[in-house]
Amino acid sequence: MLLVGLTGGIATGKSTVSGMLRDAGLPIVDADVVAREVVEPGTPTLEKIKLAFGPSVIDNGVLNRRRLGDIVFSNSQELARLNDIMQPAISRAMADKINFWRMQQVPILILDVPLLFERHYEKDGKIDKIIVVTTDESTQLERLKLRNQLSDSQARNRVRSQLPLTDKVARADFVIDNNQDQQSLKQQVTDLIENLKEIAANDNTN
Ligand SMILES: CC(C)(COP(=O)(O)OP(=O)(O)OC[C@H]1O[C@@H](n2cnc3c(N)ncnc32)[C@H](O)[C@@H]1O)[C@@H](O)C(=O)NCCC(=O)NCCS
Ligand SMILES: Nc1ncnc2c1ncn2[C@@H]1O[C@H](COP(=O)(O)OP(=O)(O)OP(=O)(O)O)[C@@H](O)[C@H]1O
Repeated sequence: MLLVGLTGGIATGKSTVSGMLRDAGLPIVDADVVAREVVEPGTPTLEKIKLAFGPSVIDNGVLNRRRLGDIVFSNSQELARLNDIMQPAISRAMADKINFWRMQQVPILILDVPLLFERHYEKDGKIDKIIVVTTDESTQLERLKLRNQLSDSQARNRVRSQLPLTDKVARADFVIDNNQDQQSLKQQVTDLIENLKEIAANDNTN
């Protein structure tokens, strides 16, 4: 199974790309989805968050993501505290999902992991290829502000809580430039899929 990491910066277009890969029939494991599953109502991780950040981040048993985001993305110590709580649960759930797909013997599995480099996923040697979706910082900030209804400084704080995009691009096997329209993005993704299928066809590992 060819394990392909998909990453980038916040709001550079990873989810848009993973949607296109999914439409093309490739299986995806999405770390943002996993990060939501592990804090569903009643989970031990949600209980730990409540103890660490206080009851104000929970509304009727449900995590108030906006409120927690405001706390952690404006204070790196709080973000580190949240990461320490969530990371073990996310890693375990991701490993289970990867094993599931391995048992299905799919030729290619996409791991959509925003913090792939920050969390050193690439270092365990299991990821075969890495795709980085990138934009200029101005495009990234505009799209982020628009999508999440954030002020300029809130958006900048979020961008700053990640590794610089240029570092990620330098470590990529494939770079997708998402500064243009969705049509240009689609074309790049179509070419990439052909490429990955060829690599997977020549891949003797499982
Ligand atoms: C703080 C939370 C509740 C804010 O929720 P919100 O719905 O506003 O954002 P969402 O989860 O959709 O994440 C949006 C993007 O923010 C960035 N981001 C998320 N968590 C982090 C983090 N810990 N550090 C840096 N950037 C992050 C990613 O680019 C992600 O794609 C949420 O981001 C969270 O639970 N984060 C910690 C879990 C985590 O590490 N997730 C990333 C999995 S690799
Ligand atoms: N080529 C494009 N042209 C215009 N808007 C785009 C383009 N690609 C993505 N977008 C928009 O930009 C925003 C960010 O894209 P997306 O949600 O795919 O990013 P992401 O990298 O998955 O973000 P996050 O890290 O926050 O999960 C979305 O609102 C999306 O619709």
